[in-house]
Amino acid sequence: MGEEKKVMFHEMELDDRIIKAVAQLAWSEPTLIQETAIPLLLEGKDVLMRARTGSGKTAAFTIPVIQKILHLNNTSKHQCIRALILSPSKELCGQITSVIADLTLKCAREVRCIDISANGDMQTQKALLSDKPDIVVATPSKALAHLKANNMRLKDDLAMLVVDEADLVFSFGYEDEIKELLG
Ligand SMILES: Nc1ncnc2c1ncn2[C@@H]1O[C@H](COP(=O)(O)OP(=O)(O)OP(=O)(O)O)[C@@H](O)[C@H]1O
Repeated sequence: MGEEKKVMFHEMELDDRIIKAVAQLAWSEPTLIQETAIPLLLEGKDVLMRARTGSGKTAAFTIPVIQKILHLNNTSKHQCIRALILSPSKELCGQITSVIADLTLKCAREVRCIDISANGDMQTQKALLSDKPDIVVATPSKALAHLKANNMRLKDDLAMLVVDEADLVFSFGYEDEIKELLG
């Protein structure tokens, strides 16, 4: 019985700039959750990921988000928010944003990400949102506040939604807010 061959990052049909950033991080091969989830997400499947802490889940969802944005921006000049990443706390939003910064090292101009949870008051955040970054990282309450204030519109353009630590987000009672976000 032969072991199944591991799919490497360069075999996943990812943009060269992502492959270079991954190499710069010295990640020699994908973790199990990355190897499993990235191809499914690139196919456009809805995926529910569950793996222990430290297994590389953050890159498992951010790599496909970045890949899709590079592709969409190649095919359309329309500047809009294409991905919304929700996470339960400011700290976790910061960690996700920092992983995205590492992975977009070679394409920071093409894939713009803002963490609205980290940036001052509603007015400052509104100004950042008016720039229509490709990726918005936020806590659910912040995202909802800006949607209600009409500071961002997602309905027509949003291609990807990520709910990080979904069990925690839902246990905090954000379920209705997320339904409202999508509604
Ligand atoms: N393919 C890889 N090769 C080597 N290191 C990696 C790889 N992918 C991620 N890492 C590193 O592993 C660590 C844990 O990754 P990450 O924070 O994404 O895990 P996680 O599963 O999201 O954890 P948590 O459940 O705490 O959010 C990070 O330091 C990250 O840089």
